[in-house]
Amino acid sequence: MLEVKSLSKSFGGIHAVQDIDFSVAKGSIVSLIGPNGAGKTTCFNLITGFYRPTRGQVLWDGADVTATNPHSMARLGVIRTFQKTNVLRNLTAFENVAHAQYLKGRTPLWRTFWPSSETAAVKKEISESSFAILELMGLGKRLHVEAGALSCGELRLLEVGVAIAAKPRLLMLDEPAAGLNTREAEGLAELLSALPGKWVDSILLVEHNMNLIMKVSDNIVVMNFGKKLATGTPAEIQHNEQVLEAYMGKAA
Ligand SMILES: Nc1ncnc2c1ncn2[C@@H]1O[C@H](COP(=O)(O)OP(=O)(O)OP(=O)(O)O)[C@@H](O)[C@H]1O
Repeated sequence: MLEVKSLSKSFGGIHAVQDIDFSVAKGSIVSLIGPNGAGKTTCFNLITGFYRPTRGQVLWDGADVTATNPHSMARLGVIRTFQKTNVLRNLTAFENVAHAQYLKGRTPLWRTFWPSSETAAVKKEISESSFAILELMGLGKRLHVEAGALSCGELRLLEVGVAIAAKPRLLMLDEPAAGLNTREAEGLAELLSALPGKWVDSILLVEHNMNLIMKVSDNIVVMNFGKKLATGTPAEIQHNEQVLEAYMGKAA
């Protein structure tokens, strides 16, 4: 579904991403890992069109979508989250998820005053799917709580819910387990594993929580200093000497 070829980005003299190649197949979860500053978020920004690559290509269903703007990438089905929360804190959990489906329910302004049966049907559909998504996230009992009053763990789940509400084909999550305790991270791992094939086609994940990564990933791409260090299954990556060295130093 997604393929990146020789993807590279330099900021002046900083080579943040250098010649990165990897692909995400339909139905899979691929994780991008690496120490701080390895270039993972820059990769996300290149794929989703927030940055224009210095060199290289992004292919989506075989078509060249390099440097396509984020809005158009979202319309193609590539939906991402950010490291910093992007939910609307003054809206309830339900309103956040419903709001994220606005593309589906977009109608002309005059329809607000003279709603048709079609408008009512779309509204009903959005409402039902918002309930279903919040239930899936385990937030069924927190529907009417303002996002700003949710716990850190609940907020992270709501962010994933908001991204799912936009009906992604590829869901790109940037550190969804940041700030979660062990139990919450385990819950998130179970949830993510259940998404491909039902709610999304595939997931591309940037995460530092190794337990979660090893549990959910079909394939892992390891980056270090902007370059691809290794790629493989969780079992292969866990035993890769170069990877252990990058994370824990030569003594490892
Ligand atoms: N807009 C920018 N301007 C200049 N340098 C940048 C910019 N964005 C990223 N960098 C640099 O590029 C390198 C890679 O950063 P990036 O945020 O992609 O790493 P990361 O692997 O996501 O790190 P982390 O795990 O800490 O989030 C870093 O040296 C960073 O300082």
